[in-house]
Amino acid sequence: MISIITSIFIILLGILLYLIIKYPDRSIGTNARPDLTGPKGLPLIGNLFKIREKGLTKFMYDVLMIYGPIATFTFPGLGRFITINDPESIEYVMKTNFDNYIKTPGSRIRLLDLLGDGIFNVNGQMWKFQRKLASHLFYGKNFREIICVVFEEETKNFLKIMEKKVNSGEIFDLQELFYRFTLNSFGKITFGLDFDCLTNIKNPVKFAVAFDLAQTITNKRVTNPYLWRCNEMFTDEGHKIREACKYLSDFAYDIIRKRRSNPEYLKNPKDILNLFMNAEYENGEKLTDKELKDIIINLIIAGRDTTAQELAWMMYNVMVNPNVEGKLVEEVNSLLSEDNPIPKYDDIKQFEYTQATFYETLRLHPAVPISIKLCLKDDMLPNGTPIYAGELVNWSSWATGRDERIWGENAKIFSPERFLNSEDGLKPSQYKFTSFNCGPRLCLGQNFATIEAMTLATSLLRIYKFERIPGQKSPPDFGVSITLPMKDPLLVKVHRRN
Ligand code: HEM
Repeated sequence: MISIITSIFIILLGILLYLIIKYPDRSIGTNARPDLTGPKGLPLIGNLFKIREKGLTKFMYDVLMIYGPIATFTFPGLGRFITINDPESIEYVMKTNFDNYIKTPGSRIRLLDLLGDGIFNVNGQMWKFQRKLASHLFYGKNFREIICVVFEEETKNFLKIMEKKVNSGEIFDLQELFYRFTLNSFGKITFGLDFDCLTNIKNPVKFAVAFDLAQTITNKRVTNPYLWRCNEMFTDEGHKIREACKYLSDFAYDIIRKRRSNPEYLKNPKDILNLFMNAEYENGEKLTDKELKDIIINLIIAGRDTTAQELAWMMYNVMVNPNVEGKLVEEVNSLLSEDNPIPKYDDIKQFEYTQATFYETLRLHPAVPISIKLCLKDDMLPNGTPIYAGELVNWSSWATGRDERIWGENAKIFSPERFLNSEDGLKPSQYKFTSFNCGPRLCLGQNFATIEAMTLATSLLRIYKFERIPGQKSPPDFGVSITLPMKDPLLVKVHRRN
């Protein structure tokens, strides 16, 4: 007689066999798409192993190179992805039929502890409100005055550190100093606070420690989309992320409450928090403390790591491309001097080669390497490819930046000239140059980040030459993260230029 256990085992085996036959090359729950090409997956788990082995960014690059811009693959728990690695499809999804493609609810939950209902993590009406309010503030005169004063102060502090490093001759991590620069700038610009990141470079900054911890664990959630809950339940990471997010929230709430109790303070637009506290929705309502806290934390996330990482990639590219360095130095020497060592807002536009170098860095090392959107209703791309409700469309700026079909034969070469010699110049199409996103959700900080990076880079390059310590990987690997940090420190020595 067959025992109950054996019967259960046979039934489970039957179910498994049925599922393997139903999903022979794709992850469980996904529909077949025989009309599309793409890397063949394994039964039930689709392309899980390859994506885990290579990382999604490099996996997407391989898919683009082998199968072309429109292809498909599956990932268990997330579903079917349709890649749209061409400007026409990206424009369609990000602009033409914008309302049909939203940020995925799953990713919203994973980011909720850190981002709350801030602009990055919301769709629909909530996003529209915040976007309208923020964009109006981001381009105002007040904003420009606030940021430029801070960039100048922080650049001065950075130059002082460089002077010490020249004298000591020590080897240091340039990327880590750029994180300190952008965080300190952000602390001042958003809260009017000096975190002392650049005046006390040996000391850890409590806000930065909590912030890094919350971001590291959030990254793990993103890269481990279904087991993160278990991980946080059985390790101390759940507790750690809650504590870190609470610290950040309390920090922001404390400042907001102090300001509310001192209305005089709000009369002067000294920082971004002030601008938001004074701002009103169309119906005349002001933002609540929770809304203010979420906006501020989102802005710090948006602006700190991205710009610091781009500065690190830019300096790496300058160090390994002496011809680019030569042209940059020529440009900064023609526009800056000992009496005028740091560019002002209105002068920045004149540094065309520097801006082209920054954009070329963004093209090959985009701080947000991958974008994913969920399709709400059945739809069709301009080239006739159907997209069904529930499927995910995604593209990778890292992959398209290296695609010869888009950027020409020298796509993989670092060449700032491409932005100066082309018709579009320093205003490339958003759907081709996607590093700042595109369409109605175009990055609000594009101008901010460009000015910040150029202020520091031009001031540094006029006086100092960086030497990359031999023995480091070239190009450096990037770390697994929502953004694109260099995986290892960027070890350099700094010298005074003759
Ligand atoms: C080089 C630096 C930067 C890069 C490469 C960059 C890139 C991006 C990208 C790709 C997005 C879209 C993200 C998504 O929705 O998935 C984005 C959105 C955004 N960025 Fe940036 N960013 C940079 C710096 C900044 C800075 C400095 C700020 C603020 C001061 C900022 C503010 C924002 C905001 C508010 C959004 C949300 C826009 C929306 O959803 O409507 N960014 N950025």
